[in-house]
Amino acid sequence: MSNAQNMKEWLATSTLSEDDFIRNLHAEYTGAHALKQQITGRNTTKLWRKPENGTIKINVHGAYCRITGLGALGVVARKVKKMERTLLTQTAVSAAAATVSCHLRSATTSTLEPELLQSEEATFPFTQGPIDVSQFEGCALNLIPCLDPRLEAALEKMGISSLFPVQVAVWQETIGPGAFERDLCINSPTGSGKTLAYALPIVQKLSTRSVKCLRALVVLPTRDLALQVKEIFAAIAPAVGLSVGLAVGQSSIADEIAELIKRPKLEASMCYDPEDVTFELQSSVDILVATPGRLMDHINSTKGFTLEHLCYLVVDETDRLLRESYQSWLPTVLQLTQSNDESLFPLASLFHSSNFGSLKTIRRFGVERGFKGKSHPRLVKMVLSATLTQDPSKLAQLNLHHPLLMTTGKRRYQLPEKLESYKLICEPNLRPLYLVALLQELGEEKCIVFTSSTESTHRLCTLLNLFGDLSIKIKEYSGLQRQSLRSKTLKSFREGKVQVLVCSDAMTRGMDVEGVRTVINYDMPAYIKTYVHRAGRTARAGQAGRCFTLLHKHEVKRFKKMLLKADNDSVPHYSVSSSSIDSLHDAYNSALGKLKETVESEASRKRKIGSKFSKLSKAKATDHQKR
Ligand SMILES: Nc1ncnc2c1ncn2[C@@H]1O[C@H](COP(=O)(O)OP(=O)(O)OP(=O)(O)O)[C@@H](O)[C@H]1O
Repeated sequence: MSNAQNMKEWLATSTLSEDDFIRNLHAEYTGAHALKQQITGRNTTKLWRKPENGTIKINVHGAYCRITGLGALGVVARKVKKMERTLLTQTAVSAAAATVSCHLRSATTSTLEPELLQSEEATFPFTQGPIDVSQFEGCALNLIPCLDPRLEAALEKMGISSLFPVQVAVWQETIGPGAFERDLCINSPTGSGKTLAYALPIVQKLSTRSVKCLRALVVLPTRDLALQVKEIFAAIAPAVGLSVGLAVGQSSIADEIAELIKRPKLEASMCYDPEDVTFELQSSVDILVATPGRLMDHINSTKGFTLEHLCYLVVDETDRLLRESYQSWLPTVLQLTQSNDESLFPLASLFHSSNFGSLKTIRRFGVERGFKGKSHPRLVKMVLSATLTQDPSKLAQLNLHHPLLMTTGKRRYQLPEKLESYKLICEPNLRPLYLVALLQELGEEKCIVFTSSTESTHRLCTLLNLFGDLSIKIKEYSGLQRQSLRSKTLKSFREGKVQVLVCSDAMTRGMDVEGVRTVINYDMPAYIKTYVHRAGRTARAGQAGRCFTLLHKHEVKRFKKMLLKADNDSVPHYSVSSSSIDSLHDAYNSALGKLKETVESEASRKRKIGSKFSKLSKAKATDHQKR
């Protein structure tokens, strides 16, 4: 069976008719065509033809297949000039293939030829023409083209004198010749400077805005991370008159609303009624950094909160955020930011948005996203991670427009250049001893210890603190704790008042703490992705760092195999002297005894609280029945 037949079969199983599919490709072509017309100023409508029988090559999962009924597109493509042809083929094919490949997963794949199924890891078409960030070099601020002098001064104030390679590469695709024409998928190692890579171009671009409204939204998975990113924006945005807001639920929602929404100025005798629609509420911020949960709270219930003027959407730690649906935050945001101005693009109404959202985004060069009644060009998206997923079905959720992959080297998993990885082999029951011996060697140095769960984080931290005179301040940092406690701990760690953080994985992605030279995996991570994010808390911004992993001898083979995925084929042994282990035995045994008591007393405290709570609920229920 030919690929064309396969595709026809797929179309038969999908909700999309062949005509609609062709129309979508056509519309994409119209977008490219309109763009060319704007750039060249020439009218080339005569090249526009309705599709006839023929074929077009579509890349699905890295393999090519042909679809019939689209020949005219090929004819048109051959006739137009080179730039336009590139736009047509890249835009139409990549966008179509993104969606097609996604649908293929749910279609009856048994009818597909083996070549369509052979690639083990599904590839997105953009992976075939990625930009290799390692080809770029850092660049002094005064040599960055078009950089606003006010931003240059703000960066210098932060102690930044040059841009890192990923920042230069992104600058080129945004403020430079790339001109924000494509959505960017940035996969660059931990600590390589991704935050500034997106913050700087967005701030520069918004610096010419005349009316304040919410134009850029950055979504992050945790509050501490959102706070960290907000601080980067807050260090540069005010220099060009922009304000930055935070929506993370750290304070009460009322306080947050007061920060985000500007209330009207009233005459002395008037009073503000939030239900009164005659008052126009406005955003107090141009840029909002948010976690999905609190973002949804504002979308659902904050008067005056709107995404209708949004120009930029950044999804940081994309793979983590896509894994969690958080009240469907992503579809909601995408729906609220969709262009519905049909006068500009009459074909827009022909789309099935759920199936071909990525084809729907048609660009207009140089037009700013505007206000009601004016044009609404597409929303620019930037998605980032140190371990960015390249699974088409996952990325398709983001409705990316002509996505461009920017990556470092060929591998998805990259470790920082100056990271040294070591393995430390010991018996499982002696791990605490080896850990303590290692911590003693590090002295006052800042260090992060990772365990595999919140429970073991708590137990290990408790045990370490029962170890007698370690003369190191050790604190727990995990998802089990209240946010206020976590933030306090992180602050002390940043200030150097705490030297060791014992962490669970969930909270540490993206965490940037200066001076962390060592990371210790107390439990071996199960996946290379986890190793990358844990180890990435050190060796940041070009600095050196070490990552130790405590292993049982049976784990060594699996560990080596895992690190090979990040191109690391030699992990040297690290040994601690047996005399220091011996000297710790007594303290360890005594700490273990105390740990048992502590755990028991904590459990009984929890039971007491639990029974008090259940008595209270019972009393309430009886009261309710009596009434
Ligand atoms: N151009 C620069 N010059 C000097 N330092 C920089 C520069 N850009 C970023 N940094 C610093 O590098 C560190 C890492 O940056 P950032 O947190 O953005 O990395 P990242 O790539 O997002 O890492 P992760 O994947 O772990 O989130 C930060 O401390 C930041 O202040």
